[in-house]
Amino acid sequence: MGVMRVLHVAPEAYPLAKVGGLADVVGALPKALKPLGVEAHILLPWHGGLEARRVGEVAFPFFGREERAPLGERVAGRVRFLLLGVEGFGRERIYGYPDDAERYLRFALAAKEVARGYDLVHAHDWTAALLALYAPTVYTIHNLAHQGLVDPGLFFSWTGLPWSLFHMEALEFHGQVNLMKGGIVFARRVTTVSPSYAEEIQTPEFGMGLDGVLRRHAGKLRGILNGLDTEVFDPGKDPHLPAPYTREDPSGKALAKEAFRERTGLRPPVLAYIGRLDSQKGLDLLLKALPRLLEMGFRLYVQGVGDEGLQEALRRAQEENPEGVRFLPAYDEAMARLAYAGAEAVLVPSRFEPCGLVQMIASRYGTPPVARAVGGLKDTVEDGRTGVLFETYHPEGLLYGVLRLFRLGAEEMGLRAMEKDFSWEGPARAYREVYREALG
Ligand SMILES: Nc1ncnc2c1ncn2[C@@H]1O[C@H](COP(=O)(O)OP(=O)(O)O[C@H]2O[C@H](CO)[C@@H](O)[C@H](O)[C@H]2O)[C@@H](O)[C@H]1O
Repeated sequence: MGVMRVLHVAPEAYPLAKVGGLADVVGALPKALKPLGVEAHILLPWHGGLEARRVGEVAFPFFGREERAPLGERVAGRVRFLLLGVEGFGRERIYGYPDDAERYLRFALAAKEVARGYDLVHAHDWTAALLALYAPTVYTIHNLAHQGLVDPGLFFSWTGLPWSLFHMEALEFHGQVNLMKGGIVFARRVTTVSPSYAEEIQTPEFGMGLDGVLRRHAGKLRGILNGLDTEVFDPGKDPHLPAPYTREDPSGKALAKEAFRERTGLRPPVLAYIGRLDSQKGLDLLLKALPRLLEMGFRLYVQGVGDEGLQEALRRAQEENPEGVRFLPAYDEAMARLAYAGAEAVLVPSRFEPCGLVQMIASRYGTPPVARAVGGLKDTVEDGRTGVLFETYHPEGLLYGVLRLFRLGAEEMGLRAMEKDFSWEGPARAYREVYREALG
């Protein structure tokens, strides 16, 4: 077989646009596929502020009329990015607007035209799921919590698709169109980002209403653990750290701890949370456990943006405990790296976690995670060896996990965690296999 050409379609990809882990994955996978004979490009919406060279224009039907969108091109991190300037983008944020469904449907309808030049589409999450109805597609579920629900009247007039698709075994979901469901039903293969999550989402507890659909399509569902871009996340040459360090010579880590302490004003031992502020992530547990953690002498560093209520609660926690809590309500790559390197432990108390990159990044930087035993966290943290897992979704569970980590030796576990192989090599091979199945 010659070179396989794959078009990744996603809302975000590192380094051009990032809100969370989805961007890391989409940005890294194409690089890992290249040596395996897969030429992968990334198609994103042309978000505000993104600079690119205009290389053409794409015509596509929307709401019964032909629309046109500029197509941009840019190479970043050795990957070819294509940008589609459909109406509704060019704004500051990637999501979170009332017309997100309409914007991303436009994007998908234009993307299907770009996809004609490729053997296969690899569509990521609900915003790209519609591609599965038009092109040979591998569909990846990064998070079942965001499904993309659309009013059927609007959906069928915008897309021009036939109403015959509005039934339980296709797009219909409790009276609405569910794009995620469409991706699952119509893609040739469906993957999700860890083996454990692939099992969990087939149960009512984690299936978010789609477990039945996923069970019916289980034959084409695969769980492939995410990798880490080991070039991007490398304490051995991270420009954001005061000094490089490695497993063999971890002495630079002490300087990172000192710099982190200076920047935050927090005395060790510091527990860090880095990530989106979302009910998925278990910040309610963390807030409930906080008084006891502070009593025991721990300090807390939280960095993230998202839910207003959580932001407010964290701001209050900082006000009430100026010595013990530091909250940075910002997306800040440099500060995140310093925290991964400089904290004594990283907390990932998620309610559910498809894969989770935070615990992998922390491990690579020699900082042990305390994580809940769900999804990809279970598949990446070796309990009692490279970090600690706790079962019960309760503040006591988290407290017990933190205490266990420090009793068993946080520092040693951190060093052991650095040895773990989170590279993309294995996962990229697994994706190539799935691509072959999809085309076979
Ligand atoms: N304020 C901030 N400043 C700097 N960096 C920040 C930040 N907030 C978040 N990040 C970064 O965003 C990424 C978070 O990735 P995760 O995979 O842990 O979670 P997320 O829920 O976003 O991803 C979803 O998709 C991924 C990819 O499949 C799955 O691993 C995961 O389980 C699923 O929920 C990390 O690189 C983290 O450092």
